[in-house]
Amino acid sequence: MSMEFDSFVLTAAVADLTEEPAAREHADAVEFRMDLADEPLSALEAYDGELPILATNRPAWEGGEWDGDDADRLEALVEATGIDAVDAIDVELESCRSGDADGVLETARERDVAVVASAHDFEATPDEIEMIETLTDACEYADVGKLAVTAETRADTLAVLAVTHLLSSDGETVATMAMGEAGSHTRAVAPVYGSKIGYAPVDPAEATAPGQYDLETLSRLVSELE
Ligand SMILES: O=C1C[C@@](O)(C(=O)O)C[C@@H](O)[C@@H]1O
Repeated sequence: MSMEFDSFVLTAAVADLTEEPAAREHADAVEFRMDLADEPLSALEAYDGELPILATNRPAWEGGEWDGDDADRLEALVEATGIDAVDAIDVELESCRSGDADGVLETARERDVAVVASAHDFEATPDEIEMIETLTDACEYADVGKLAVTAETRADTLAVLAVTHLLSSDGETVATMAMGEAGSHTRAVAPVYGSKIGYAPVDPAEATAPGQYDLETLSRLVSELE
């Protein structure tokens, strides 16, 4: 089944699927960071949790921990789409643009698995035009276009929110967040402007990106701001 993003989806970002029961109370889905797990495909096969899974296999060149062959990385994602609980996958926009992800995108479509095309900037917040272009491009490849940038100032966070508002009011399905301390509040506020996915660790010590709130906190903030 394909994950739906017509309303906000709060994911518990985990490296270990045995954390899922602890996420159930607050999360709508689990983001399984395959690149952070020891035996990701075996873990997926053994999964018998309740929450649907968004599978991510982030390479080192996009801030993740997969540093092996890129074709093997994408092949692992293809295998993940064959697992019932996997209702969505995350594919890097860069892999979509190069054509490397063509097979993954096609298999996901055939298997009715939703796709999130993602882009990250771990250094800065690009200008608004560039963010709009990146997200628009990502939305062409996938069901959701996702952009995570690094904010240093309030102007950066405002730019991310403005772009989120612009694209979502134009009917695009986007997920946005500003990483880093200055960007934390965007994780709670971006959904108000139309961002459709949030990421939070169950245990704050296990954050998968800088500036994340823990799951319980993000769930509370998002529901209070709605
Ligand atoms: O790409 C994203 C967004 C993220 O980087 C964040 O900033 O919350 C966290 C990652 O786990 C996820 O894959």
